[in-house]
Amino acid sequence: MESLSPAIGQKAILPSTTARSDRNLFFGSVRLRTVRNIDRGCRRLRIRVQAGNGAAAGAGIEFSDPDWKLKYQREFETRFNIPHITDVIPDAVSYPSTFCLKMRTPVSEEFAEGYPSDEKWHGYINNNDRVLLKVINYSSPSSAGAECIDSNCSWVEQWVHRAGPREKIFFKPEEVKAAIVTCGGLCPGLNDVIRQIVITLEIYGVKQIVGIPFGYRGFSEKDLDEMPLSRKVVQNVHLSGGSLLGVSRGGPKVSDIVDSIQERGINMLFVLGGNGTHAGANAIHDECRKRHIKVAVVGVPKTIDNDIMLMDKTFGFDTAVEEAQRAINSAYIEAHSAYRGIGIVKLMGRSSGFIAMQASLASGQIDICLIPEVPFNLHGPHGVLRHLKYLLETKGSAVVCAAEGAGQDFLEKTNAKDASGNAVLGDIGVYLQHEIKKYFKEIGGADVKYIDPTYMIRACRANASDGILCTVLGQNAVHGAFSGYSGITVGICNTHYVYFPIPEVISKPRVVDPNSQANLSEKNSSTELVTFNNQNQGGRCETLYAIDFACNLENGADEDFESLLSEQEPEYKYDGVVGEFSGNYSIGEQEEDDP
Ligand SMILES: Nc1ncnc2c1ncn2[C@@H]1O[C@H](COP(=O)(O)OP(=O)(O)O)[C@@H](O)[C@H]1O
Ligand SMILES: O=P(O)(O)OC[C@H]1O[C@](O)(COP(=O)(O)O)[C@@H](O)[C@@H]1O
Ligand SMILES: [Mg+2]
Repeated sequence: MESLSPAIGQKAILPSTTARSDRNLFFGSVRLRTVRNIDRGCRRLRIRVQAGNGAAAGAGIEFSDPDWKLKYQREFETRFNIPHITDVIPDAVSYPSTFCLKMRTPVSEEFAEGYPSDEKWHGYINNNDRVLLKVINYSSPSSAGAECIDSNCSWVEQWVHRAGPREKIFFKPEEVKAAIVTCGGLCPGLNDVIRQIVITLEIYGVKQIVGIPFGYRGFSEKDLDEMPLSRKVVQNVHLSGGSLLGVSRGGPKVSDIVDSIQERGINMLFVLGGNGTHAGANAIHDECRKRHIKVAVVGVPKTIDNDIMLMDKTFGFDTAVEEAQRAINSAYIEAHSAYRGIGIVKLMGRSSGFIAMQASLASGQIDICLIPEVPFNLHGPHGVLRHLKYLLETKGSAVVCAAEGAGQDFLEKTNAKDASGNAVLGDIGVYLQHEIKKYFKEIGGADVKYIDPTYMIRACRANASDGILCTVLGQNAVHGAFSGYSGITVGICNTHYVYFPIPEVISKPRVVDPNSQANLSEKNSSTELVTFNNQNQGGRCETLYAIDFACNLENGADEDFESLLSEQEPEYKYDGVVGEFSGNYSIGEQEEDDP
């Protein structure tokens, strides 16, 4: 797991001239390799981390201990244990579930003579059911996207708790007052989740269900009343985007929220939101524990940014990508139809470029995709502007897609924060538009069209796949609460539904891994996670890293490459004959030699 093994197997990105060093922190030795892509007349540059021997730096694991795997797994089990109300209220009573499971019979030859009666076959999820978190057994740390615990990339099973209805419930439905709150920015699917939570609560037999209006603020603003919810109220809410309950950023202190929860008699709280909301939900859960009150706090991760750790995806992301493609297509048509046309599309993604990357990949119409995870240069011989000039000269038009968090180094920092404490970013789209216009004004002009579909991609209704995801997440949130779990969130993991303890999914934002197999995929041949789609060089130029090192290098320009490398990364050596680099790239006290 990442937090146990930060040092080994971590992917590295070769810094560009503007790269921040914190993007490139890793320990041990690194071998750099270029692969000449003959068909396409370009090169791909890769960095591989060679794991050091002995104990992983900072991981606290002694790999020489023959029992290290067992210890690792034990520690993992403890970390991913999901808190239960009996942890602080040991005498909490359980009851047989009121959730009906008539249809949940097993498919097995054992039952060829007919299925057992409901009494014999309960069909519930057992508390010991687990789902495997990581499903790839990497043979070596050099495999694309390898996440290794030790230097051999040993296989260690990591199990997380399976979501679903349990046989025993810890709340009597008639004593439940359930509340739902939606916080942060909008996201397609919020209404679908609200709807499914209400419907599932009613199936259990709950009568008191309320919505807290406008996020956590609804707990403290006197003029905001709870909204009574029932199947009748929510029946058709999924047919429109937004949130029936409203959203907000900022809000009251955690202790005030818990005071309000107690005053209102709420004992189940469903919290729909992103990383900030979940930090809040976990703090509410902790406060309830401190006060020894029986409240189940369950999160459902919401964010179009897809920046929540450990899950396959968050709801709303798919829809946002689909919607973003419409903007990209418009930018492409505008650029393609204009004389020397350049289209720019800015998409959301504060610290993660998933939307921009996926929408670019899916559309096949993007030449340059800029995301926060991959630093780039704008000016200079290997900058975006020079490449745009090249594209105009060779194919007549170009389209750029930028995630909102990309290229923030170029913009003035204001230290401004929104009501939730999130940094207010500079507008990379406006900046790009300005710089591109300025650059081309002096060299023959360009017809620049800028599209900012920011809010359009998240205010829409969920698509079919998100709709299904929301439905199952909503159901499982209710099952989790009735089963007595609290401080948990629901996620989809390798296509199965699981419960995670909240801190594990918000320890840091999930970001695009430029080295992952998915992003290296040859399947989509028009844009990879990069920055360029160089169709006029007899193919495309694919580089996973910054343009500095590959795309603008003409065929055979080894000297350019060598001098660039020695200037920017003096520790690396370039072997011009076989195109191999080697050298140690290490920081701090943790330096280790290549084994
Ligand atoms: N660390 C935190 N502790 C408690 N509440 C928080 C924390 N961070 C954010 N919140 C609250 O969570 C809500 C949503 O957070 P925000 O960052 O705006 O959106 P998101 O949940 O989508 O990331 C806000 O009401 C904010 O005040
Ligand atoms: O204008 P707003 O409402 O602050 O929303 C902008 C933010 O919303 C997001 O799309 C999603 O952020 P959250 O998940 O924190 O809601 C960010 O990418 C973006 O910075
Ligand atoms: Mg957030």
